[in-house]
Amino acid sequence: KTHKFWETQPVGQFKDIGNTSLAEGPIEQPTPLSEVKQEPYNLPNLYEWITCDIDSEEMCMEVYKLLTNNYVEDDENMFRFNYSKEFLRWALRPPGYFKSWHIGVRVKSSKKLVAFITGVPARIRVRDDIVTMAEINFLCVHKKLRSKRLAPVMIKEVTRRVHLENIWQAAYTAGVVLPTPISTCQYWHRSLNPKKLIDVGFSRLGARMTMSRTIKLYKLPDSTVTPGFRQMELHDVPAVTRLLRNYLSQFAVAVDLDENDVEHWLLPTENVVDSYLVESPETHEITDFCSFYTLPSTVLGNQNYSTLKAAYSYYNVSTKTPLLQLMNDALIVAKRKDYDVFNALDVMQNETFLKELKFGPGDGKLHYYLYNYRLRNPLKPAELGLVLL
Ligand SMILES: COc1cccc(CC(=N)NC(=O)c2cccnc2OC2CCNCC2)c1
Repeated sequence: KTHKFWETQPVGQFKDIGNTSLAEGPIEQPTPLSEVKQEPYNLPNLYEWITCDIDSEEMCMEVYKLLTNNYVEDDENMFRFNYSKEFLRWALRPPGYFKSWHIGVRVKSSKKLVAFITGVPARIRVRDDIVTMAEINFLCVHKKLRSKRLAPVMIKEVTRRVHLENIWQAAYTAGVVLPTPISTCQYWHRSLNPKKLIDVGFSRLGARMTMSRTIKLYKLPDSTVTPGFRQMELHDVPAVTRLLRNYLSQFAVAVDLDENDVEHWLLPTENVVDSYLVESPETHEITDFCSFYTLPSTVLGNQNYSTLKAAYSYYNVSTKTPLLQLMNDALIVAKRKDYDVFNALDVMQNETFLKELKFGPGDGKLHYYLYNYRLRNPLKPAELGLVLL
């Protein structure tokens, strides 16, 4: 397969796989800021760049509608991610964010938003190297403008704006294989509302299984079982940061979170992110942590349901409570909050609980990529301590 665009970029190339003479680390050195292209890349004539002010209700609504109608669908085109407006504001305004990295393309005449791409800054550790990178996400081109080669110029423009902030690496994920994944993860789903999942075609009734037997199979208790299991609060930020930093240090590639990052990314926000911890009833020590984010999907073409309410496993740490029990409590909370399904990747130590907690493998893979940073060999998912939204 030819990757006309990616073969021109500083990313691991397929032809270099196995070439041990190539060092790990940045592929290209930074250029002096004066040499970074000062003006935006050219778009096809009918279109213009717009920096999207996500604080503006009107602009946020336009971005929300573009993604709701044109963003990623599953392989069978039965579902489409439906990120909420409050989720987008959370995802795009972490500590140190740049408005200039929230990039839209609109039609000059009608001012209609027809494409979008974003970056947010993040410190990511690669082995012993802590690198400030851009996390690139929400690349979306309107369905009617596909294969006009808009994506390459949007990727070049967000790269240019990232370079202007003296940042030279990026991280991103995709469901498609591009040059060259640093890791390829399997996603898994745990049914919480099996009747709805079967009705919308997300799951199928197992062989020799009845619906009532299936409902019983996935039934969960009404209350969590771990003593001291409670929602995270602001005063927990220092302890959770210590717990997470220590836990993430074991992975080859991981996010490097300080207290400001933990406060933004992990403090519970209604319908966006939920986080729980275990405070020892005896010592009041924070010993464990689990979290998930809320990403509904639009159900395309079903009479009874229009939305799938999905929770996505985020960061989890167990030091005292068995991870199995901690994650089962997360499932219990998600079920109680009326989620239909709980999704997880096989990253970090997730594979130790997936099968036992009745997760089933999804039908796709999620590939992780680094821009302008070479790894000599791909990582096992268990070596990844990074979850992108
Ligand atoms: C159920 O509705 C869907 C709507 C669109 C796509 C998919 C399949 C899919 N592509 N799933 C994932 O990428 C995925 C599965 C498990 C955990 N995280 C995931 O992706 C996250 C992280 C990358 N950005 C999208 C959300 C499912």
